[in-house]
Amino acid sequence: MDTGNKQEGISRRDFLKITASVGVGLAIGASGMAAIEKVVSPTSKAVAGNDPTEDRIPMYGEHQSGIITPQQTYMYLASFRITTADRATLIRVLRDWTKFSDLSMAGRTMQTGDNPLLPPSDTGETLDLPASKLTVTFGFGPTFFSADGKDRFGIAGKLPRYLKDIPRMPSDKLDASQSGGDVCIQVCAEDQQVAFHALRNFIRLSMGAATLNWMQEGFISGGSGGQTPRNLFGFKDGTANQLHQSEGGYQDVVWAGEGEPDWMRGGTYMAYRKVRMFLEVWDRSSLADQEDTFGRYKESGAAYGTKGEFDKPDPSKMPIASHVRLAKESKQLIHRRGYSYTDGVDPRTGNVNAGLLFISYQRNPDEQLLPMLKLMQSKDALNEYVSHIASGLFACPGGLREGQYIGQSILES
Ligand SMILES: C=CC1=C(C)c2cc3[nH]c(cc4nc(cc5[nH]c(cc1n2)c(C)c5CCC(=O)O)C(CCC(=O)O)=C4C)c(C)c3C=C
Ligand SMILES: [Fe+2]
Repeated sequence: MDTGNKQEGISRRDFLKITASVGVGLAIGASGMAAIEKVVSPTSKAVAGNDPTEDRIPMYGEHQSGIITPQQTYMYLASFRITTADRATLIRVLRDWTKFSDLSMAGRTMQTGDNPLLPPSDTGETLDLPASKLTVTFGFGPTFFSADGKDRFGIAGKLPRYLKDIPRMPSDKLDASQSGGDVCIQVCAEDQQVAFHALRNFIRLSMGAATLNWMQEGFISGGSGGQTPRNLFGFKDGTANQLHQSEGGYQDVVWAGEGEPDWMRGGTYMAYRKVRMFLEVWDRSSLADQEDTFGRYKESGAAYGTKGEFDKPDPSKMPIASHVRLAKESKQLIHRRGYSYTDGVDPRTGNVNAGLLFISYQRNPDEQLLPMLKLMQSKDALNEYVSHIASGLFACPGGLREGQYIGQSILES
């Protein structure tokens, strides 16, 4: 990506002309775009004892990063609405997002500025920071392909097989302003500032072509030992992922299969549910009630009737309405990659607004996720303590080769 291209800076007079004719947003966006070719190389970014190329996750390959990548500690999830109807403008943004992903995952930044009359190309807050295992995962929602009956970009025919909004579930209390979207970007890193920097610059680069619908920030309990993170109810969350963590397992559970458009090869579906967790209610319930809710022991994470976290669960030993027993009854596997969130105080109750940004990846949401979700929403003991408040389903294309841009296989095949 570091092409070494010399781009001419634009003068303040040119800048004013552009803002007058196309609006400030687009002008700032355009200046960012020109400058994205100019990057600060890892060596010039390095500070004493800090190698910015360390902790890199490769950007190119069969699959996008951030799906089966071991979970980093911080995440931002953001949804965009494409506002441009112009295909070339859309392609320009997708190209810029891709270039920016490439350089920031490599621990580099855009040049902060060589024209004092313009805003710096890069916001600058990662100048001294390494790549921090940054990953960027793009997903496309149903409205990317067609919205309000309009085929804006001539891609309605490219809709993948299972992409649609998650149907309304019995106890949903969904907020439309926090749900869905044309494009979803999941950004994860070991340093929260690195993750935020990426998202912030994706927003900047999309000016004049897309707007931010919503964004969420999440965290998990870190730990160098690779332990399963604990959620805000204090339980290990993610244990059962172990059942499919092999090449064959990912093939069966995560990667899109037959009957999909070519661009979904190596891709998957990302399901998102924002689930509020009523911490105050939970904290007043007994340990026995808490453990009965999941059918697992709190401290060890072991399933009822077993000793170790990864011992094979016997659902018949768990309460009938327990969360894990119901998940097992669905006989399906999904790859969960959720994050906890906190959102300040609920002004109506004075309680903490917090919960789980449930994210799962699966090859067929109709078969794997929806029956499980229905079953849980109608019977799960967990429902006493949680409420689903936002939702989304996005199709994530397969990985990229160098030189390709995200979404190219949809727009140009
Ligand atoms: C429909 C999918 C699921 C939603 C929504 C969901 C919400 C949710 N889960 C927890 C906590 C735990 N979940 C656990 C296991 C588990 N959960 C799902 C699915 C959904 N969870 C599955 C498929 C499984 C695996 C079941 C299995 O095969 O064993 C566990 C146990 C440990 C583990 O395996 O991860 C916990 C704890 C919360 C708090 C929550 C919503 C807020
Ligand atoms: Fe769960």
